[in-house]
Amino acid sequence: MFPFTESAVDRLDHIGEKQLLRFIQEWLGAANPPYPRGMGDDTAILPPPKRKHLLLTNDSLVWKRHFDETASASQAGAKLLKRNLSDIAAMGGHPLHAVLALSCGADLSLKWLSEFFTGMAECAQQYGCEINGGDVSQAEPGSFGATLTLLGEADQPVLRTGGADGAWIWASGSLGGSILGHHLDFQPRLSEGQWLAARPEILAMMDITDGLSQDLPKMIPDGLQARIDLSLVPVSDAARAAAQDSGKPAVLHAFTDGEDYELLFITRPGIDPQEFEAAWRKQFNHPLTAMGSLCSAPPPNGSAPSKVVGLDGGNLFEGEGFEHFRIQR
Ligand SMILES: Nc1ncnc2c1ncn2[C@@H]1O[C@H](COP(=O)(O)OP(=O)(O)O)[C@@H](O)[C@H]1O
Ligand SMILES: Cc1ncc(C[n+]2csc(CCOP(=O)(O)OP(=O)(O)O)c2C)c(N)n1
Ligand SMILES: [Mg+2]
Repeated sequence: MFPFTESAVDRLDHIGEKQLLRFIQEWLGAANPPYPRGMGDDTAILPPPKRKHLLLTNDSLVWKRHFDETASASQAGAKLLKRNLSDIAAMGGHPLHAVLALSCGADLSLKWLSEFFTGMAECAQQYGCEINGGDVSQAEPGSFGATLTLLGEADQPVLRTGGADGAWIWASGSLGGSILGHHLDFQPRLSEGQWLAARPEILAMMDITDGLSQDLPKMIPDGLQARIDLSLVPVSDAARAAAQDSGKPAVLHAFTDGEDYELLFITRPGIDPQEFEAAWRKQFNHPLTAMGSLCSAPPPNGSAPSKVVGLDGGNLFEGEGFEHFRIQR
């Protein structure tokens, strides 16, 4: 749905900021706890956490960058929260509290915004986190950007880095073709991340947002490289459909499309991958795939060795995938 309106009575400047805040409180419903833990004061007042570590993250949702008119307003609202939940999942954490900063034109449709908030509120209830407050700010007509900051907690957060020679590389779910729908309808892998964080085998974890080709290199310690068996990469049906249109290999889509919101993680060397996968299958319905392993990188020969290679040692899709402010050559 298109977020902006020509109607004089459906726009934000028909009601003004104070009424907008009252509406936001109504739209958020039970996802916004009672004052002063929820909306209404200079800050929200939160109870102390129960677990050892606090986790703090934010992500934004920008019109024409992260969603367009093919998304419903409620999908857009849920997506903003789920993008943040996916980061908490990637640490093995539990989400707690969120604040939301909204910056948009006065021509934003009230109907659209109400559905944005109810979509987000429903998602917050589903995943057990609160929307405790936020901020609104007027921007140019036709613009919409929202940033959500999410606080979570974990006893044993899992970092991105921490691999060793011979360690296995895994991905949950399947990858690629997200623009065909998955970028809106994904489920953040919270239970999966929490389960993985408690396993003794786990060394490192992150979520895949920019595509395997951008994100996997972020996990590889110096001196090591990821050796991936391309035939094992979990290519999604959407990646195959995208490949039909683009004429490119489906596995390239799996590596570079991004917004998979799946977990990418590394387990220690010497484990039995079949046993690990069987333990996962007892808990979760979607697939888990070991795609390759870490090995020592060849000594640099002029340039740094590739971070991600195929079974033949050739580099895989280096530099491709999603990047904001990509350098134009
Ligand atoms: N504008 C910013 N100010 C401060 N830190 C930032 C900013 N943008 C990104 N970072 C930090 O850079 C690191 C890498 O970010 P990135 O790889 O983009 O994470 P993700 O893809 O999960 O959002 C993170 O620690 C993030 O908090
Ligand atoms: C209209 C639109 N264009 C393009 C995309 C594809 N896309 C947008 S952002 C992105 C990558 C992930 O977003 P980013 O802001 O980098 O998230 P982060 O890595 O910080 O979690 C992709 C693949 C989309 N979902 N919608
Ligand atoms: Mg990114």
